[in-house]
Amino acid sequence: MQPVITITLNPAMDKTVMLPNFQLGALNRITNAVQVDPGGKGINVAKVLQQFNTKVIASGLIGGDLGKKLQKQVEKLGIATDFVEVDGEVRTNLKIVDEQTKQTTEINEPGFTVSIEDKQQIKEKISNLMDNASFLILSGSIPNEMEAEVYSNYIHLAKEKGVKTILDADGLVLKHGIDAKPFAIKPNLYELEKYIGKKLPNVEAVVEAGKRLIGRGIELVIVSMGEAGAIFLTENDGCHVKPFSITPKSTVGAGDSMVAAIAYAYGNHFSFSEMAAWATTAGTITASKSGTNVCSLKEVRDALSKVQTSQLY
Ligand SMILES: Nc1ncnc2c1ncn2[C@@H]1O[C@H](COP(=O)(O)OP(=O)(O)OP(=O)(O)O)[C@@H](O)[C@H]1O
Ligand SMILES: O=P(O)(O)OC[C@@]1(O)O[C@H](CO)[C@@H](O)[C@@H]1O
Repeated sequence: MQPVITITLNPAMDKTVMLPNFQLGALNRITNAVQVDPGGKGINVAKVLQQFNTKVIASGLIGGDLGKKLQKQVEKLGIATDFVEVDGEVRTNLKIVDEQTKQTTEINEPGFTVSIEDKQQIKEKISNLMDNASFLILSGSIPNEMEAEVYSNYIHLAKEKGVKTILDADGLVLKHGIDAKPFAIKPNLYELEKYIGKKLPNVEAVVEAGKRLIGRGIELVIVSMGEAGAIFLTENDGCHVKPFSITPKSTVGAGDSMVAAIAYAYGNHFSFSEMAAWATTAGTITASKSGTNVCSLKEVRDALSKVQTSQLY
């Protein structure tokens, strides 16, 4: 399999703090150790693919001393990197885990600002990387001064070179990306509702919305729904996979683990239902880990049979 290329235009150091009982509008003191992990959606996808012994190159934009530190940590994990360096500093994203409710609250910084030259350089890099790639993963928010059409442009580039794309984005960036008809998208329920402009109160409503996207030329639509699992839809197959019960430690990176597992499953010619089970299991294991730590291949293999799949059509 040719390498998977992950693009993280707005990487982050994830700072995770555990609070026994997080109080809004009050002083919350941290008593446990603070966990700091390299993050950003594409980087998390790369971490999982590395765990899955799959060739991956983590690309995107990086900047400042924190950026250097982040890149070093990613490389220390054995992941090949190929970033464009920009002025400005990589952001720090705060993740607050309430130990009582098991809920994760995320406070993400906007990140650095890019120049016209930075945009040109990253576009050229991606074009070159597409000469030897199986998948292009486009994940996460974009920096200041980057156009909302950016992923859409990369999807067109990848198509010209015969590379499949998986898009995991939000808001306008997702909207434009969908217009370019990527191979797959993985919104979470909230992101899909925002895109559609209305609440999707049940599985039927999610399936109907997803099928409309398939009608527009996207081959695979995955909607992740946290504890309720995920819906997987293609033109001919649809299923709902429910996860097994876990004690969530930090759900950060759960969706990214699904994206990685999807690329892995396609690369290894898994069936549709195997792909859906792998993706859900990968997300679930990652949600049971602290900070931005991700699932391993063995953990996913061992837990695969614990997810419950119901065929939708
Ligand atoms: N509390 C939970 N219990 C069991 N599984 C969970 C839980 N939270 C997440 N998961 C698993 O992880 C998958 C992805 O979760 P979710 O829908 O929260 O993704 P996401 O919002 O894209 O996450 P992120 O953007 O933080 O990576 C779910 O489909 C499910 O399999
Ligand atoms: O602000 P974005 O780019 O939308 O999301 C960034 C982020 O929340 O996504 C990852 C989890 O999916 C974290 O590692 C990171 O902090």
